[in-house]
Amino acid sequence: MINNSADTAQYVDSKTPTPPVKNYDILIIGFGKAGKTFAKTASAQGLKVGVVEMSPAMYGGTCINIACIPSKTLVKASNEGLSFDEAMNRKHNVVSALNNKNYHMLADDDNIDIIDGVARFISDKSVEVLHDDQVIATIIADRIIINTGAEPIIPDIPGLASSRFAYTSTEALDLDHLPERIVIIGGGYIALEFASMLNTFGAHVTVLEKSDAIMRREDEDIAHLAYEDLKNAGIEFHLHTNTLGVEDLDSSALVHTSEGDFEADAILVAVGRRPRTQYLGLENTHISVGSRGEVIVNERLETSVPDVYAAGDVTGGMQFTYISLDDFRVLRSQIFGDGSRTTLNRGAIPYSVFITPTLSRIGLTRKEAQSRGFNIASKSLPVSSIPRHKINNDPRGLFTVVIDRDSQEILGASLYGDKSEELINYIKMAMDNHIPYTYIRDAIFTHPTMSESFNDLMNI
Ligand SMILES: Cc1cc2nc3c(=O)[nH]c(=O)nc-3n(C[C@H](O)[C@H](O)[C@H](O)COP(=O)(O)OP(=O)(O)OC[C@H]3O[C@@H](n4cnc5c(N)ncnc54)[C@H](O)[C@@H]3O)c2cc1C
Ligand SMILES: NC(=O)c1ccc[n+]([C@@H]2O[C@H](COP(=O)([O-])OP(=O)(O)OC[C@H]3O[C@@H](n4cnc5c(N)ncnc54)[C@H](O)[C@@H]3O)[C@@H](O)[C@H]2O)c1
Repeated sequence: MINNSADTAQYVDSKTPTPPVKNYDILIIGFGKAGKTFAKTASAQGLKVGVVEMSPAMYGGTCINIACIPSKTLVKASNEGLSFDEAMNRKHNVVSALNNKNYHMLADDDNIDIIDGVARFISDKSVEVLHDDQVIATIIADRIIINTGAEPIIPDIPGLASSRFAYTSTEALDLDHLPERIVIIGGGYIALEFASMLNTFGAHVTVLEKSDAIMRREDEDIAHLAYEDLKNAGIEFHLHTNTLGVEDLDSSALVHTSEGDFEADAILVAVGRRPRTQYLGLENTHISVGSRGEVIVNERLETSVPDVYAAGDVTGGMQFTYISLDDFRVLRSQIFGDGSRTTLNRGAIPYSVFITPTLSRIGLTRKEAQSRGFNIASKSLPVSSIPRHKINNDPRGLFTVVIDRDSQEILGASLYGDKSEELINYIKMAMDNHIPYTYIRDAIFTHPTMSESFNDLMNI
């Protein structure tokens, strides 16, 4: 059964009459990427910082405990040929080491207190902390940063939430054995990464996506190629498919859909994540909240209440750890710097979907660039033409770049192939620094590497 109550914490009404009052220069709600990084910076400035975190299992935040790090550890282990059990063991060791390291990074700092509990606003600038049904503290701070992340959306499908076989990604990362047949509802990042990884471990994976394509925003040729590769690897896709209900049988579940019934030993729900504000008590404040539950911020990450900021997934922007880290840079600039760094000047934003091989993207696709009226040229290079593919023994993939003939700058790149998660960052540097594509075309790269393919890719 899905437990979407954010790990172990309970949300309760406060009953305790006189909790102690604590004062901080900075209060950070949630041990996320932006928050923990900001806590260290503020401490180095001699400020007293409180960090409220609802679950010790989440010290260090989502990425290291239940997201990027464990999922990519499993992806890598699956590609190394480890068994599911061996991979889970490795993942467990990686996560517990990082959780412990993150805890000590803040807890061992004399200027920082970690306060275990659920934070809830009681007014614009004061917060109460609940632990085991008790209000353990009231906190008043000069500045407050909300960094509470996001949580899985559970669609309203009859029988799904109560099914003994349904899991969120958090729970799926803790499965005690590999399910023989797994049905994944959704066809986005989480779905594709889990599908690719669980299929490599040997599960039979069926993906049910309600729209008519996966990776719809990607370059068409590349999305098509990746889709075909995933299908050839053995993943079953059903697009344009509505999940109508879930029925638990004795030792499996029946997933009823518009395309028929699918029997599953496990169901992964991966239809998106929404900002986690539900339990923050924002109704007790003047902090504006958007229709998706996101804390509304401006480009300086200020909320509608002075000296209350929000950062990371909770703001409803792109959900990536490096965006939360960049939010930290914005906060540092606003609170300790000259205020010039905002969310408007973070440059092009790359991303990678960690299927195998990886699909990475930055900037505009050919179609997008054309529709915006650029005078474009583009080139595609199959990975099978890159010498390195022979060493990797993996010819899968295609690299595509789009350039602006007038400025000679790169407008975007879609890289599907081994190491694309690294390569895409070179393109960001070129784009942000207005380096013409001809520089990369004529630059020296080491051999035999995937990056040397940029000489040919940029030879437009
Ligand atoms: C399966 C999965 C894989 C992902 N893979 C990647 C990837 O490869 N690369 C990438 O860049 N991104 C990835 N992401 C997205 C990434 O994990 C998030 O964007 C990022 O972790 C968000 O960080 P944050 O700073 O917003 O807050 P988080 O790290 O989410 O921290 C929020 C913290 O606040 C705590 N909290 C919440 N409410 C309260 C409260 N009321 N009181 C006290 N504490 C509270 C939570 O327990 C949590 O620890 C992945 C996400 C998932 C789910
Ligand atoms: N590699 C990475 O950086 C990485 C990896 C995992 C997650 N993430 C982050 O986490 C966020 C959440 O990931 P996600 O995969 O849950 O969401 P997502 O928004 O990427 O994809 C959700 C998918 O589910 C589909 N969908 C929605 N309702 C459905 C339904 N009822 N039935 C079938 N399909 C349905 C949508 O059409 C969409 O394709 C991502 O937006 C991403 O930012 C990043």
